[in-house]
Amino acid sequence: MSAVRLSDLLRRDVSTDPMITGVTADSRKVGAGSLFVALPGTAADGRAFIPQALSQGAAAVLAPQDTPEGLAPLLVRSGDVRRAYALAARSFYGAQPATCVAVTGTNGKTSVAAFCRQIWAALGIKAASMGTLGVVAQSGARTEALTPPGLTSPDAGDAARLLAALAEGGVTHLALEASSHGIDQRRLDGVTLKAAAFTNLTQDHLDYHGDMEAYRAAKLRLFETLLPRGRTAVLNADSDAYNAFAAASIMSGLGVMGVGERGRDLSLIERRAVPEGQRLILDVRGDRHDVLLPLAGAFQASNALVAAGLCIAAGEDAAKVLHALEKITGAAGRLQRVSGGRGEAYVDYAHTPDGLETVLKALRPHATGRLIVVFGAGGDRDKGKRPLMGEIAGRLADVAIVTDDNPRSEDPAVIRAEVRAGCPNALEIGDRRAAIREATAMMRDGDVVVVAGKGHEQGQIVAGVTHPFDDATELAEALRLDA
Ligand SMILES: CC(=O)N[C@H]1[C@@H](OP(=O)(O)OP(=O)(O)OC[C@H]2O[C@@H](n3ccc(=O)[nH]c3=O)[C@H](O)[C@@H]2O)O[C@H](CO)[C@@H](O)[C@@H]1O[C@H](C)C(=O)N[C@@H](C)C(=O)N[C@H](CCC(=O)O)C(=O)O
Ligand SMILES: Nc1ncnc2c1ncn2[C@@H]1O[C@H](COP(=O)(O)OP(=O)(O)OP(=O)(O)O)[C@@H](O)[C@H]1O
Ligand SMILES: N[C@H](CCC[C@H](N)C(=O)O)C(=O)O
Ligand SMILES: [Mg+2]
Repeated sequence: MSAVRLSDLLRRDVSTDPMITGVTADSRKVGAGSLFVALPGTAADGRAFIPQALSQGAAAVLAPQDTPEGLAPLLVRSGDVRRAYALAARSFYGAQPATCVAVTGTNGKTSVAAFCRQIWAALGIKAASMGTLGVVAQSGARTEALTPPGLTSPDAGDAARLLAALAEGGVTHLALEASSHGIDQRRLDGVTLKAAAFTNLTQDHLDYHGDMEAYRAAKLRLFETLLPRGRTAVLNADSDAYNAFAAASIMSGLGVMGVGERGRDLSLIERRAVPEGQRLILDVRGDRHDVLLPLAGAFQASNALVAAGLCIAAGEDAAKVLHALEKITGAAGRLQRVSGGRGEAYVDYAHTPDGLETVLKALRPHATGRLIVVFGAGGDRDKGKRPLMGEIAGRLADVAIVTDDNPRSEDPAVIRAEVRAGCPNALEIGDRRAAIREATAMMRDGDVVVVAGKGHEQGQIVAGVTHPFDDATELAEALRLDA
C-alpha cells in the first residue's frame, strides 16, 4: 500500500503533513510512518498506548477531542474519532467493491448476506459476503473463505483493508453484516452503500446498549446516517419495528422497499411447505412469481425475500433474482441437518429468545414424535435473555436440556441456573458433549433434536480459553453411537 499525506487522509489542514504508511487503532500493529488512532474502549483506553505507538514509529496520532495536548508531537483531535478513523482507513486503502450492501437486524444477518452472495454469483457476478462467518468470496459455484469467522462487523481498519483486497481481486458485489456494535462503533462508516436492509428487532445485547430504545437507535443509524440519500432501504414489513424503520428511512430521504407477507413491494402471497423446502407465491409490484425455495422454515423465506430485495435494490432484475433463489443453500450452522439417527437432527445458531422461538416453531411440524432441544446462553452477554430463552424452550419443546454455551468469564452453573429460572422442569447437563449424547440417546422414531446456540462455531470458550468444539461433529458422533 502506498503512502498518503495525512491531510488527504483526514481531509483537513494539519500543522505538519507527513506521508502515512498505515492506519490502525491497535498500538501492537503500528509500524514506522503509521497513523495511530487512540480509541477509548470498554476494556482499555487506547490513549494509554500512545507512547508505545510513538516508540514503534507512529507519524501521527488521531484521538478524541478531549485528549490533552502534548501526548504526541503530531496529535490531531476529532469530535467523532471512531468515524474519523473509519473515513481515514477508507481513504488510505481506497478501493471498494462497486456495489456494497449491508444488512442489520437481531437475527438473520448471516443468512441474508450469504443469500445475496449466492444470488449474485448465480447471475454471473463475482461476489462476496462479510460477517460472522468471515469473508467469503464466490464465483459461479466456487466459494473461497478469505478470512476465518471473527467479529460480525470487523474493526474499521480491517474492514477497509478487506474491502480493498476484495476489489483488487475483482469482486464487484459485497453483502456486509452490520451488527449493532459495529454500527454504534462506526466500524462501517467508511463503506459506501448502494442499499441496506433490516430483518427484525428483538431482545439481545442489552448488556451493551442498556435498553431496547438504544439498541434500536444503533440499528436505525444504518439508515439515518450510513446509507446515502436517494438509495433504497429494504425492510421486513412483518417485523413489529417496521414502522419505525420505514419512518426513519423516509425522513432520511431513502426509498423504502417493504418485503414479506405485509410487504407492498415484494409480497409473500402464499407459502407452502413441500418435501424439497417451500413453495412461495410472490407479487413483485404487480407481477406474480412462483419460487421453489430449497430451505425449510418461515424465517428462511423471510431472509430470502430480504436478500432478494437487496439484490433488486442494488440493480439486478427481479425475475432473475427470484429464479436464483431456487438454488440457494443455507448458511453453515443455520438449521443445518445432520444425518443419522432415528428421527431428524439439526444444528442451529439460535442464541436469542426470538431466534430460539423461531427455530422451535419451524421444526415443530417436522416432529411426529417429540421436539428435543439442547441449548444454553453465552457468558458476558445480555443476562436478561437467559430466563426468556428458558421459558421459550420449556413451552415450545417437549424436552429441554440446558447446557453450556461459551461461559467466557462467568460461572457456567450460574448461567444455567438463570436459564432454568424460565424452565424449571428442564434437564441440566453442563457438559455440552454429554448433553448432546443424552438428547440423541433418548431419541425415538419421529423425534426431532435441535442443538441450538453455537451453529458454525468451532470452540467452547471457558474462562477465557477456547476449547475445540463443533456441534455438527458432536451431534453426528452421538447419532453414530446410538445407531
Ligand atoms: C464491546 C466491543 O464491541 N468491543 C470491541 C471493541 O473493543 P473496544 O473498542 O472496547 O476496545 P478495548 O479492548 O477496550 O481497547 C481500546 C482500544 O485500545 C487498543 N489497544 C488495546 C490494547 C493494546 O495493547 N493496544 C491498543 O492499542 C484497542 O485496539 C482499542 O482500539 O473493538 C475491538 C477492536 O475492534 C473489538 O475486538 C472488541 O470486540 C470484543 C472482543 C467483542 O467481544 N465484541 C463483541 C461483543 C462484538 O462486537 N459483537 C458484535 C455483534 C455480534 C452479533 O452480531 O450479535 C460483532 O460485530 O461481532
Ligand atoms: N429472520 C429471522 N427471524 C428470526 N430468527 C431467525 C431469523 N433468521 C435466523 N434466525 C435464527 O437466528 C439464528 C442466527 O441466524 P443468523 O446467523 O442468520 O443471524 P445473525 O443476525 O447473523 O446473528 P449474529 O447476531 O450472531 O450475527 C438462526 O440459526 C435462526 O435460529
Ligand atoms: N454474535 C453473538 C453470537 C452469540 C453466540 C453464542 N454462542 C454466544 O456465545 O453467546 C454475540 O457475540 O453475542
Ligand atoms: Mg451473523
